[in-house]
Amino acid sequence: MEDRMLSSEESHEDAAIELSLRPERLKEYIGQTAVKDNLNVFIKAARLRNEPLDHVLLYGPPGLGKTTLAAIIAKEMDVGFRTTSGPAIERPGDLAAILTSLEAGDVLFIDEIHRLSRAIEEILYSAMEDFCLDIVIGKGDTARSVRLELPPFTLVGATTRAGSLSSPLRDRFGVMARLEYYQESDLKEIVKRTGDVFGVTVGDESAEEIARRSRGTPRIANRLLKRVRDFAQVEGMDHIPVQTAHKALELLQIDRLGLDHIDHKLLQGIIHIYKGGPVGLEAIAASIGEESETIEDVYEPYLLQVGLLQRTPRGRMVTPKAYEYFGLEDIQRT
Ligand SMILES: Nc1ncnc2c1ncn2[C@@H]1O[C@H](COP(=O)(O)OP(=O)(O)OP(=O)(O)O)[C@@H](O)[C@H]1O
Repeated sequence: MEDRMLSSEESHEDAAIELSLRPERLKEYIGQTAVKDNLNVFIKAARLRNEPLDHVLLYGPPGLGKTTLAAIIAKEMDVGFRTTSGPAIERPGDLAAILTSLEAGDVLFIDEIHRLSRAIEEILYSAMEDFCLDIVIGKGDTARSVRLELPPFTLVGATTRAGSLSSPLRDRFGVMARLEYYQESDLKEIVKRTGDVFGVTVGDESAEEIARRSRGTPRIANRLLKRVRDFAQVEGMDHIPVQTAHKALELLQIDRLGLDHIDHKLLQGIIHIYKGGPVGLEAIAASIGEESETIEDVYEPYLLQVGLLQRTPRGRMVTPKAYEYFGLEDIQRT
């Protein structure tokens, strides 16, 4: 069994309990204080003016709660919430159908917005700016352009790669919010909250153990808690003893920094095959049999954050800390 704790996809099991786990209000959303404080002001001001909130771009690594935050924005604005994703909008007609079915003030959430095609992006520009849609009806000589008025709405876009957005699209977001990896204390609170939803008591020490190994990411924290809960349940416990948490995380091969076997393969691959780097992303991806996009979006950001990996103009390099982490200082010296 290969249970990928870091997958950026949600599993079916996640989807089923997802709704009950999601905080619904800004004040229940743990951590991300700067983003929350700003949004709080923008939402209050828009409500005072009786206007829809300006378009919002949420960016940052997967699993940090962008979808949750988008739903909270709709709830706080007291408007409808519609969701779709970049890859799901294939043709201009798909986007037109969504936009024309919105009610005034609605929040439209587009996940993975960097994956919209150029043609679709161009339709979005006028929709975002003037709340209208220019569509071409008919073909050849009889083709004519028709302008449709749209209800005012708020677009909330989410992306792991703000840099991949074209600048005309980026410029149309009035609010840009970068979500950061969570502090351990925030993750601990999230784990305890999730435990409450599951009806299982998670003591301080167990919650800390899980938080420490969740690489700053609530989605991973919740997933780890679910697996640890399985171990506790099989042992007939209605709470999670710290020894069980510890043992379960060892068996799941999540190490003390939250790294899994793919992180290990990645770092050790650079050390052993490429003498520590620099090495290009494609070359590492090929040598460890992973997609380069997955490495770049899911694995690498955390390894950079904890200082085990470095990006240089000539490629990726492991840091001296990485050699130390694996006890490979001898190799580094040779
Ligand atoms: N700040 C938070 N406070 C409490 N729970 C959170 C917070 N952020 C995320 N969660 C919980 O963590 C889980 C993962 O979050 P979610 O599914 O929203 O991530 P996501 O928004 O899909 O990730 P992404 O950032 O990739 O869009 C959800 O169950 C959500 O309820």
